[in-house]
Amino acid sequence: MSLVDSYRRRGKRPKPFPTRDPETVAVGEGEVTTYTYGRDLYDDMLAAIDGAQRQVLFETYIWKGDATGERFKQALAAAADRGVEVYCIYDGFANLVVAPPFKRFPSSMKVLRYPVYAAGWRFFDLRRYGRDHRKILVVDDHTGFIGGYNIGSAYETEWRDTHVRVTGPAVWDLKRAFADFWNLNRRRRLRGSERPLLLETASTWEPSIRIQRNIPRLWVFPIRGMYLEAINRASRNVWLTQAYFLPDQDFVDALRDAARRGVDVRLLLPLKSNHIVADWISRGYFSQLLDAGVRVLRYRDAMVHAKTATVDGTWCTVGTANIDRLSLQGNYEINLEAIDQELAKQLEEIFLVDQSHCLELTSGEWEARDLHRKFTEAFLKPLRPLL
Ligand SMILES: O=P(O)(O)OC[C@H](O)CO
Repeated sequence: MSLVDSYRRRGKRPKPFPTRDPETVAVGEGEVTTYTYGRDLYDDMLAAIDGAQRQVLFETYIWKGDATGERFKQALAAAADRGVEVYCIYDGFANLVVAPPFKRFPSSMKVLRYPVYAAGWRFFDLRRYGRDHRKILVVDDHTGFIGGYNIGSAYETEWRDTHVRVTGPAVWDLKRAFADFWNLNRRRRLRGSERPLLLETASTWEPSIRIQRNIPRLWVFPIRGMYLEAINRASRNVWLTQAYFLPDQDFVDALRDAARRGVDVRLLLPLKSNHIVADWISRGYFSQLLDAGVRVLRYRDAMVHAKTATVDGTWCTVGTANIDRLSLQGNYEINLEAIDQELAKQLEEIFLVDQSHCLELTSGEWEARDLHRKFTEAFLKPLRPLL
């Protein structure tokens, strides 16, 4: 699969795509800033790390050993050197291709590599097979970042993704999410003497925001339920932006039912993602979605990697979970869920900017596709439950 993807990318030059400047809205007792361009996000993440006073919690699925990855490594090491507690987690499998020297860190940083194989002798324990797919940064008690961005130079300028910065009480939930994962894994992955990452609990609840977490080790997968609940109660619109769309049939049915009851359902996907097989399988759902009245918008020229949704201009989510089985029923994931009209409005505006860079797929165009495409979709259908 990777070979085919690399072949497809050969000689391709990155093309520009429309973005918006980061924008901040007040949500409850805190603020949420949305980012749609990697450089803006990374600048603010690095500034936050540089300004840390006490503690940095950094977790990423992919951490490329390129210039951008190096900037993060240097900033985290510098924070640790000046006495800030720096905790890092990265996924071992996702970074197998990263050169080993990059993955050597100064002893002042506490680093947990989530292992490629975590089941040990429990071969049949499915709770131990999820990847750590989360992307989190928390600085001191005041600032958190969460969203679709991994760390790497291509993501900085060539991919269209969405991330948010959060301040206020919701930061505590991000801290707790990081600490729970750390504590669940620290004993076997780090020195036995390593103490648990203890956190005080938040004294206030933020009613507008929930941090939803999939935790395979505990067999807890609320993100799929969160999406289904929101889609099933939609009365006006459901606008989804997804990098990889390989849902189960219940998810597809929820979208179709919404469209059939008159909800404006739009699905924004990459025209060509970085995973060709995922694209082919995803297309296998288009006929039934288009038939029900779902609009399929395909983002051109750049990889859209965001995992976001808005419903009825009120509910919204930004996170790490793709709409596929690996994310919704397999991996460690984290999504911010908010019920807030200002934030939902901002995400709707971002959606419309993205939509302006899309080709809309019509039923006629789709039904007229080549026979070999129809055959490929049918041939790959059995792979759906695996991705
Ligand atoms: O797994 P994601 O959604 O972070 O995407 C990562 C890229 O697809 C890696 O190829």
